[in-house]
Amino acid sequence: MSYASTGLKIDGVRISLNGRELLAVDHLINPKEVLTIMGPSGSGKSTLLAYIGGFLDPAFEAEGDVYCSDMNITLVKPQQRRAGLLFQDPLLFPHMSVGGNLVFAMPADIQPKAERRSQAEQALTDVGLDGFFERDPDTLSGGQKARVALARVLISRPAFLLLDEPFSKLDADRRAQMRELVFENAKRRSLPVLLVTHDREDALAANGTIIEVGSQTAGQ
Ligand SMILES: Nc1ncnc2c1ncn2[C@@H]1O[C@H](COP(=O)(O)OP(=O)(O)OP(=O)(O)O)[C@@H](O)[C@H]1O
Repeated sequence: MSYASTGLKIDGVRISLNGRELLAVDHLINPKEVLTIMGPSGSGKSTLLAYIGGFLDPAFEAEGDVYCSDMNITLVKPQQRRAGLLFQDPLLFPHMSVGGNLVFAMPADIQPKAERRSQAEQALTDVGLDGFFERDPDTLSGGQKARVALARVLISRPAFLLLDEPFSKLDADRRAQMRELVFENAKRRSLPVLLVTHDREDALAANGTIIEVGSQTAGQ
């Protein structure tokens, strides 16, 4: 089932802070494509993701629209935008099992309980974590936690992915594996992906369009 038939359109988006423009982006990300925004610290990359995800801090001024599958979502509540977010930190709920983290993120229409469990188990298998359902997140390695975070995002049936430096805390081997897993899964689900990163290798691995923003630290 595809929720992103015509992609994610960033239509004339400009974000400023204290009257000074931080960044401007105008781009259509088609399903299966990755747009990478590269730029130094402070150039507004995370702020752009916050605008698209619907959680921009009111300290910023923003204009422009965001469309998902031709629907203008600029004013839609964050929880209804169907954004799949992955950050530098996996942010797993520590008081739930790995499987509990996934089941919590699932759309409510997946029923009954046994079906929820079975889909969560399959999602874990898809990211190479077969048999991890009952595990305590605190007992996992950084790379394993990152995989759980990916499985949790995918199981929430996002319409697009917003990735904020999701590979930066992983060592080189795990980083390469995780990149492959993320981009492969996004393609398989026909998702448009917006990635922000400092890392040129991340940008090249994404194999899509790269936009460079802010040649110097902005906001100072
Ligand atoms: N809530 C806020 N209120 C005011 N200024 C903010 C707020 N959040 C961030 N900023 C400033 O806005 C600018 C852009 O921040 P942002 O986090 O988007 O940059 P970034 O490119 O993602 O940086 P990094 O790569 O370090 O994460 C920075 O100068 C930052 O100090």
